[in-house]
This record gives sequence, structure tokens and C-alpha cells, in this order.
Amino acid sequence: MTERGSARVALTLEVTPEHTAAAQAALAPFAIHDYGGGKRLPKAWSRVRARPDGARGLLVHPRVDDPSALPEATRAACEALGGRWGQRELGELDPAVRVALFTVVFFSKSRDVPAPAPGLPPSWRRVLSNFHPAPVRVDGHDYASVEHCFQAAKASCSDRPELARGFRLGATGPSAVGSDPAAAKRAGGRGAYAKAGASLDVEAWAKAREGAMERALAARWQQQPLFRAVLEATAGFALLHFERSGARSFWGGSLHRDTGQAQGENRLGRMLMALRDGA
Ligand SMILES: Nc1c(N[C@@H]2O[C@H](COP(=O)(O)O)[C@@H](O)[C@H]2O)[nH]c(=O)[nH]c1=O
Repeated sequence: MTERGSARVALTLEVTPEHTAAAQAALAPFAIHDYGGGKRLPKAWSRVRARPDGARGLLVHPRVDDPSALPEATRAACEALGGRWGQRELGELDPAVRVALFTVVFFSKSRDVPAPAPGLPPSWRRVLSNFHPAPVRVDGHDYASVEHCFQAAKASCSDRPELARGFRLGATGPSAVGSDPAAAKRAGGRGAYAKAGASLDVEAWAKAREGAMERALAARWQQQPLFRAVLEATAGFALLHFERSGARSFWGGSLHRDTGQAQGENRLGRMLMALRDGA
């Protein structure tokens, strides 16, 4: 994807419908989107493939605007399918396809995909998740992950604020959470609070949670070179933190299965984009 004048353009490859899957596979190493969790394509994508003239399928590639910039083997594979290269203004594409193509969907279980920049691991999308196991220091305390730090801040808004200590790196004793970020999330959940006889000040936490998340993410940005490199490599793409609760999610969301549009508040994705873009 590049800027041309003020219009953004995408590389397109038109192939016969029966060759669409093969052409898509040839381009896959350079695509960093995953169509909403990788399980299904939005229906809008099939609409583009089955255009009324029926003769040709359309593939759109967001990473490059010039076929000669693709590695020789990929170009040859696509051209062997009788594909025709072109460029489209993004405005010409179905809006749902545009969203799906230019959105990086991530969470703790995102599968490996080729990296968007040299030197980054195939697990790069999981690095964007708060569950990524990488130590972070916030307000003088060390945590095994951002999730630990976030759940500690939540405990501070309860009637047992001392429970926050259990989320710190190296904590011992009965309230120690351990180093697994998923365990930290569970320890900050309703069941765990009930078991510990603790009660959350819901109003106080509703006011504090975004600030707590922003502080933890700013610390990651400062302290973790891999996180920063991954985030920088997503420049120009929207970031959507995948959550199954979709439209009802506060921290994340999902791509709507029929329309391909992003749904959910996606506060986490928005905070990451703000850090990356210096907003
Ligand atoms: N459940 C989940 C994630 N959810 C994380 O949980 C936190 C919100 O916690 P709470 O406000 O207590 O519900 C927030 O950090 C969000 O990113 N993240 C992931 O990558 N993978 C998951 O499976």
C-alpha cells in the first residue's frame, strides 16, 4: 500500500475464479491480514471474487503497489495462472474488503504468519497481545506481562488492594499468581474475586482501567524493543484486538462475518495505534 497523491492504492491481480485460491497462496507470504481470525473470509470477499461479469476474480494486495517488487518466484507463480496486474484506488474496492485487507487482527492465540518486516518472528501478532510473556516495569514494580500489571491495577481498586502484590514478578505466598498471563486474567476475574472474598469497586475501576492500560502499554513501548518493532511494522494498518464477544467487547472486537466491518470498541487496538502513530 502506498500513497499516490492523496489517494491510497493497492496492487490488484485478476485471475480466473478457479485460480483464485492458487494465486492467493502465492501471495500469502506477503499478506499480513488474516480475515478475522483466519477461519473464514468475509462474504464481501466472495462478492468481489464472483463479480457479475463472472470472468475474472480479483485479488487485492495491500503491501506493495508494484508487481516487480514481488519476489520473482511469486510473480512467476501468479503470472503462470494467467493473472493480469493492475492498481486500484482503495476507494474503488468494496468497503468491507478494504477493512479486511487493511486490518491486522491479533490476540494471544493468533496463528503464525509471515512477518511484515525482516527480522520479526512469525509469532509477531501474538507479540501485540497483552498476554505476550515479556517482563515490564511499571510504577517501580516488575510484572511478567502487561496482563499481570493490568490485573494488579484492578486489584488496587478492590477492598483487598494487597492482592495486587500477587501479580508482581517473583511474588510468593498464597496470593501469588505465577508467570502465566492467562492465569493473571483468571485471578482478576469474578470467580477468583469471590473465592478470595474480595469485591471490586466497579465504578472506581471503570474510571481507572483505561489509564492503567495506557500506562502499562507506554512502559512496553519504552522497554520492549520487539514489541516496538512489531508495532512499527504495522504502520498504515488498523489494529483490531480479537475478542469472541465481538460487538460487545470493550478492549477488542471482531470483523463482522457477513459485512467484514470491524465491530467492538477495540480500546486496546486503538491505544496501540495511538502509541505507534504518536497520536
Ligand atoms: N482474553 C484474552 C485477552 N484479553 C485481555 O484481558 C484483559 C481484559 O481483562 P478484563 O477487563 O478483566 O476482562 C485485556 O488485557 C485484554 O487484552 N487477550 C488476549 O490476547 N487473549 C485472550 O484470550
